[in-house]
Amino acid sequence: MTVPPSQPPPAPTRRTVRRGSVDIAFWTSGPAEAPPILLLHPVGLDHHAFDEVAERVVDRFRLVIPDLRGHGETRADAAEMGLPAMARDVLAVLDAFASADAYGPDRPVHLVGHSMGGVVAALIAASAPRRFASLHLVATPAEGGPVFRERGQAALRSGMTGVVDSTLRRWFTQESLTAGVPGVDYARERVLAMAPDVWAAAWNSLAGFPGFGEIGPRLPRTYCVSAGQDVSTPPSVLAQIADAVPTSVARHVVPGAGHLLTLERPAAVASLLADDWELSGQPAGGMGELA
Ligand SMILES: O=C(O)CCC(=O)CC(=O)O
Repeated sequence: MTVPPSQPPPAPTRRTVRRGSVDIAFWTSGPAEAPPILLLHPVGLDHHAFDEVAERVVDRFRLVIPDLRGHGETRADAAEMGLPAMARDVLAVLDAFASADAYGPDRPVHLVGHSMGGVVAALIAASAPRRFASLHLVATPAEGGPVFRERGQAALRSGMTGVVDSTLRRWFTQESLTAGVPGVDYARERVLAMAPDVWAAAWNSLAGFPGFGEIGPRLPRTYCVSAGQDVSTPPSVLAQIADAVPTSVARHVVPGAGHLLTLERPAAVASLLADDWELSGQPAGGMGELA
């Protein structure tokens, strides 16, 4: 059972690591000796997507949360966007974190990716599975496709104001939209802040994701997490992923939430993640690299 701490935790420490012309911003928080957790946000958002989950687990885990390239404080041009580049950025973040925190392969990382962040997480984990104690794929698409490319093209035609409402309707339950929960305002603000060509480039790259057929067998211990009312990546999509991942150990469904379940049901998400992290065994050891 996860209980929110009574004292507000210290503010996360912001750092950057440079890859090419891109400075990747990331934030660390939590006890230095605690198990490390790396969390990757969905398209259009940033590290704040995990704020409400983080505040519930930061007393027991060491959290590392980057802004993926083209998002938040990690500025990048459309030409620099792409899932493989994001994956290499995250490995650079992990190396910088490992060096600053002086941790080695004896402290493998728990990796969490939400939606597009789940695809990035899967690419990283498949390239270096022994670096990770576990992988949570949260509301992650099973494969790309033309519908994703079209979401980017729509922003090129009508700007972010033209796509924000339909995006929020896919991401949240009607109850959250009607109640105007803070997560809706945050997501709206983030989507409107995206440059249309960067948004389109992110969706374009996601459209080309071939799915879990090749990488699934290379993943570490994997948990698939879906939201009961997600119209984008419903539980059936996460079940499809679990079927392609031989090391899939559990499927969780968070009821009453849409695609952005970390914003709609943070307590439920924090609780299930913390329980899984505490129960996860250690991998065999060793470090790999992204091919
Ligand atoms: O917006 C959707 O319908 C799906 C979102 C998705 O797969 C990418 C993301 O949210 O990161």
